[in-house]
Amino acid sequence: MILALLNELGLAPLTILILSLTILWYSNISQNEKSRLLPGPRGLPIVGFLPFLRSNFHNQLTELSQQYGPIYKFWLGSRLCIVLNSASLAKEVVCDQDSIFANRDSPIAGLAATYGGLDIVFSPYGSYWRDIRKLFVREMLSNRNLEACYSHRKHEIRKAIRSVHTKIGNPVDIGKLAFVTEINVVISMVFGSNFVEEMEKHGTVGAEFRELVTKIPQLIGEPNISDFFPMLARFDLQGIKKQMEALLKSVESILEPVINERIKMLSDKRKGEIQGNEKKDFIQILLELMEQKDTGTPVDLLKIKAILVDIVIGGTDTTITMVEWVMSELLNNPEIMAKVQQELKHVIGMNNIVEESHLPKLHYLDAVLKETLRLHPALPLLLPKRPSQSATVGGYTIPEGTKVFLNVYAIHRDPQVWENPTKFQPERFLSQSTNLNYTGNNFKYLPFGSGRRICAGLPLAEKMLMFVLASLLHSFDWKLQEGEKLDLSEGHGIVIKKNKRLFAIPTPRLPNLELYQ
Ligand code: HEM
Repeated sequence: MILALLNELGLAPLTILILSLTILWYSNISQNEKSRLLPGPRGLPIVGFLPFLRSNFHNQLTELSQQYGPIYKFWLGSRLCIVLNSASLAKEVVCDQDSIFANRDSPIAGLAATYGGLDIVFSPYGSYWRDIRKLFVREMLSNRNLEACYSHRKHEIRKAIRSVHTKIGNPVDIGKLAFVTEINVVISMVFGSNFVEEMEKHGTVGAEFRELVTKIPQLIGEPNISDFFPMLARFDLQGIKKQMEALLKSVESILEPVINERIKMLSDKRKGEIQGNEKKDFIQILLELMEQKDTGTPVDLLKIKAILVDIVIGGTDTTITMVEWVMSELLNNPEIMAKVQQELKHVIGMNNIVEESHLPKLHYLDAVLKETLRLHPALPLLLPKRPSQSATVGGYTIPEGTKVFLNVYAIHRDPQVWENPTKFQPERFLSQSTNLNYTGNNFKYLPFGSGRRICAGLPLAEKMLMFVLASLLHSFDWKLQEGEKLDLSEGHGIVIKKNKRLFAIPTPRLPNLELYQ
């Protein structure tokens, strides 16, 4: 009767929706009661903590840890979220119970960007993920392949140095410079070196592509009602899925012609017989696997495109973000910049250019990079996890399907494990006894994550960052524009960039003009 009346008023669908949400909320509450009660901020009925979310989410979660302790919970819509803020809790999750927590809590926007999670980042933990990750790490990023691609990295970095040399005395957009260099390296590793020149000729690696590389992770980090109320997902109320599908189309319009061209080239070459020990680019490795029917997970074009999205979008945005942060911290700490340059002078010499063989000897620059990744981890909450079964962490039950945030930002600034945690102090990474590296074995330092889902691009990321930074800092002195104050505030999203882009003025440091050619 009441429903009929509401129906007449056109309100029945709304009423049914509110009723369902209320039932769901109560059933979730009772599920939570079954586990031991965790502390945490109280939200509102149905929507939970959603109305109180701030755009600088990682800062907010870190502030809440000061109030509620190393493990706390809140609700975002119908999803129970648990935040872990200490090194010892991190160990319980990424080491002791890694197989349960290796599952991802993939946002709808992330799935939309990767054809439903056909990539490495967003695919659920299981045999498909294992196969494609193995393929990526062992075949594409193998030591042999990385060594073979050294010429691409050197070529692009020299191009960057030449380009900066034409702007002596003028402000250089550091993020843009890092973007062009990184994307060109990635494209040449993926498609072969000729394609960078081809794409540059057609202007495809320009501003539009850069915008896509930034926008996709930004949209993935955007709070989405569909993720918090899965039953509403099909309405896509904020239009985030639709926006992502449009962005993916733009990426496809850039990548697809190159993939097709590459397929054609490979088949032409095959007709003329491939030479024995030729260096393989990523697309060649993937296309060859596509032809092999006996691999564990058959590779097809959609999977290839999904993996390329990880490499081209995921790998680029994180790396350029870190180049900007390191340069900002050095401009903010001129005495540390001077020490880096002193080391470069000593290891490389003023009549020489940086080669990758120098990098393992640059211990101080390495410490600067590590310290920057401590204070400004590109992904401060890593990527949320979703336990595949109920588990106990810190003495509390975490039900299956909870959204679990590992708050690396809070762990990296925890005064109980770091002395003067907010101070930029690279020396803390020079002591042999601390053994702080990127492998995620010391749970107080996890800029690339840890365990099974640790960053799959780590060897390339480390090489690229050290090579770019060493080259920029060896070839030039850098300063801010006259009267400008450095802004170190953070942006928001899944990858935390600087809020304001960094512009810095170069002057040549090396005596010989030929070293800039
Ligand atoms: C400074 C640069 C980078 C940083 C800070 C970084 C950081 C991260 C982090 C924190 C994760 C999530 C780990 C976790 O959930 O525990 C991740 C995952 C991943 N990263 Fe990176 N990354 C960087 C560069 C790259 C590059 C250059 C590539 C590829 C060329 C790459 C490919 C991946 C992939 C494929 C995953 C997913 C791994 C999986 O789910 O199994 N990353 N990265």
